[in-house]
Order: sequence, then C-alpha cells, then structure tokens
Amino acid sequence: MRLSHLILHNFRSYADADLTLHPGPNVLLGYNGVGKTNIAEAMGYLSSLSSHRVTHDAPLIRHGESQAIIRAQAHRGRREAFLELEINPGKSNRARINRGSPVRATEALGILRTVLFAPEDLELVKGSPTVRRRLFDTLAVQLHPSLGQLGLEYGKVLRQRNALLKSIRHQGFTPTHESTLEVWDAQLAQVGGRLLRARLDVLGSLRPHVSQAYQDLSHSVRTARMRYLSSLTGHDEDSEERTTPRSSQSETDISALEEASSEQLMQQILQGLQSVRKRERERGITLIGPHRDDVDFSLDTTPVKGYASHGETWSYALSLRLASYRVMIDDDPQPGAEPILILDDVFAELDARRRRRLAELATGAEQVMVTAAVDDDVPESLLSNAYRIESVDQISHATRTGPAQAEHD
Ligand SMILES: Nc1ncnc2c1ncn2[C@@H]1O[C@H](COP(=O)(O)OP(=O)(O)OP(=O)(O)O)[C@@H](O)[C@H]1O
Repeated sequence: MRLSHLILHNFRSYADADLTLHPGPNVLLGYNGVGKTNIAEAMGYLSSLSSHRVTHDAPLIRHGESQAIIRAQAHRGRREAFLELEINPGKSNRARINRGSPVRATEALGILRTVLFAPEDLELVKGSPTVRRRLFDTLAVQLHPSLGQLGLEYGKVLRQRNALLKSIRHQGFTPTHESTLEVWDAQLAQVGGRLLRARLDVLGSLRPHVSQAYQDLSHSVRTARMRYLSSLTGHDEDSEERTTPRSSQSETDISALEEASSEQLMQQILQGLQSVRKRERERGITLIGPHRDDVDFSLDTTPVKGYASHGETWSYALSLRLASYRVMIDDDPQPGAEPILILDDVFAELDARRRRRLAELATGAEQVMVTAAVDDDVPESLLSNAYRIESVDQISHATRTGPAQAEHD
C-alpha cells in the first residue's frame, strides 16, 4: 500500500501543503517544530481516524480555522482511490471517496492501512490505560473497518448513560430512572460485547508476534507476555492506578473471558452492570465495560510498567508496533496490501541494535515515511528520497537532498 500524493488544508500548522510521495522510503528532514510530525500524523489519521498525539480532533485544525481537510491518492496494488477527509470538531467528520458524494468518515476506513512508530510509544507501556485501549482499538478498526462506527456508538451510549447516572446522583433514584437505565444497560452491553470481542481477538493475534519481536530486538531469554484486565473479572481501573500495577484477577477467569463469544460477553456486561448498580449511582459513572479495561504487559511474570529498564520498555513498545505490522500482513497477505510504515522521529531514541532492526523492516516495506530533525539519525539505507522542510510554507518546494526520483519510479 502507498500514497503518491498527500494534500493538507488547514491541518495543524499547514494552511496548504502538497507533497509527492514515492514508493520505498520518504524522509522528511527539518528543524524542531517545522511541521514534520504534523505530516506523519495526517497520514496516520487518514487510516485510523485517530491521532497518535491527541484524543480529540480540535488541535488538528489550524489555529483560527474551523475545518481541516486531508486529501490523498492511495494505491493498493493496481487499485487506486482518491480519499478526502473533512475534520469538523464538534460535528461529524465526512469523507469523499473518488470524488463521490460525502459519506460518514468511517466509510473511508480500511482503504489505507498504516503503522506509526513515534517517541510517544513509550506511553503504550508507561502511560495510562487509555493509551493501551487506543492501541488495541485502532488496530481492530484497521482490521475490521465496521468497528469504527461501533466505537462511536459505544462512546455515545456511554456519555448518555453517564449523564443519567450523574442526574440520579444529584436528584435521587426514581422508577423512571430505573427503566431508562435498563434501556442504556442493554445498549451498552450489546455494543460493548462486540467491541470487547474484537479487542480480545486483536490481543490474541498480537500475542505471538509481540513475544517474537521482543526476542529479536533484545536477545533476552525473558518472554514478553500480555494479559487482559477486564472490569468483568474484577479489574478496577481506579484502584489499579492508585495501588499495585497488577490486578488480582484469576487466570481461569481471564481464559474464560478470552474464549467467550460476543453474546456471552454481552450477558456478562449486563450482569456486571446489575452487580455495581449501587456504586454507579453513588459515583455517577459507568463502572463496567471495555472503557474500564486495560492490558497488563510483563516480561515473564514481572510487570513492565514500573519495573522494566528504559531499554526494556523501549523494546516492549517497539515490539507492540512491529507485531501490529505483522498482524496486518497476516490479515491481508496479498502483494500491495502491506501497511505504510510511518517512523516519526524514532531513530534518535533507539540504540544501534534497535535502529538496525527497524531499518531492516523499513527497507523492505512498500512505502515508509521517516521524519527526523537530525540527518545523521536516519540510517543510510533509508536516505534515498530525502526532503528538507525549510518552513511550513515551503513544504511543496522542499529541497531534495537524495538521488533522483527516477531511481524509485
Ligand atoms: N492546530 C495548530 N494550528 C497551528 N499550528 C499548530 C497546530 N498544531 C501544532 N501547530 C504547530 O506545529 C508545530 C509543530 O509541528 P510538528 O510537531 O510537526 O514539528 P516537528 O517538525 O515534528 O518537530 P520536532 O522535530 O520537534 O518533533 C509547532 O510550531 C506548533 O505550534
């Protein structure tokens, strides 16, 4: 998979930018803050409708404007698609495919697949559960685009259910509240059961690849493991954050959960909601569902978060991204379908062995976008198509520093 053109309008620092991209490596060089990551972010957003830096869309819009547009010419083998995505914070995002009528943005999911590596990836291991949930959900959406719409629905039901619980907390519980809550329970369970099943499937697919990638990167005898922590099996996000890093959930409960169908998960969510009714009314928030879950990363039986060294933490984070790349290739092994690799300022963070490993992967990929502030940070093997962004206004006139384009076409 590859892009031949990326056009931005009012996206982050760019009023207008038009970038021609080549098969193989494309390297963007430029000073700190010149707008390299903004381009990497736009490519990532187009494939997943989510940013690796922010959880809501407002910062993606150029300051003072109300809408951003990302346009791209995408190629998958011999097939081509012209994608246009309007980002409208506070309103629905819209897409146009091959200059057709505007449709929901989620209709554009699946056309483009990317895997983005960034310095922020350390947060996958060290950060809050939200970051890990986003990793699994973003991958699930790229593999099964219909989940994009389902995720939006879940968010809507959750917001409405939380609003009801808040008003119960302030006004007291009435029979009308009871019946309305039951309607929201059913909807939350129905959508949540399917989302949870998709997340568990992604976890199952990633597991062997994460363990393999960790061994390749670290030459360690320890095994990288992942364990799902669910609100259905006693995981409590609040106490987890405050006290111990590991949940006391039983392994049997976790295995049963991983094997349950989405209908069984739906029933379990319904029962779970019943069992926490009193606490939910007191706190005014929904305490059961995939939005309260987490994934525990460990090396053998030692947790990574809070225990691993800096190098081990980097290896684990990189393993998660390398594994995501492998899972996408397993999912669609056709020539031309492999995801675009986006390596946003990562080489500066890595030691020689990890750099080499990532460069090997990148050299073999159909298309790679690399960003770096310092030329020397980029491995020689990737420097064939390098551009220097002089300023945000000069992206379309960037100075090429590598050999002629013809070598790649
Ligand atoms: N919504 C926005 N509107 C206008 N400018 C923005 C917006 N969001 C970010 N910027 C600007 O974009 C610039 C950051 O761009 P970016 O993160 O792409 O830099 P970079 O070249 O990757 O830098 P570094 O090498 O430091 O990572 C900053 O100057 C920031 O103020």
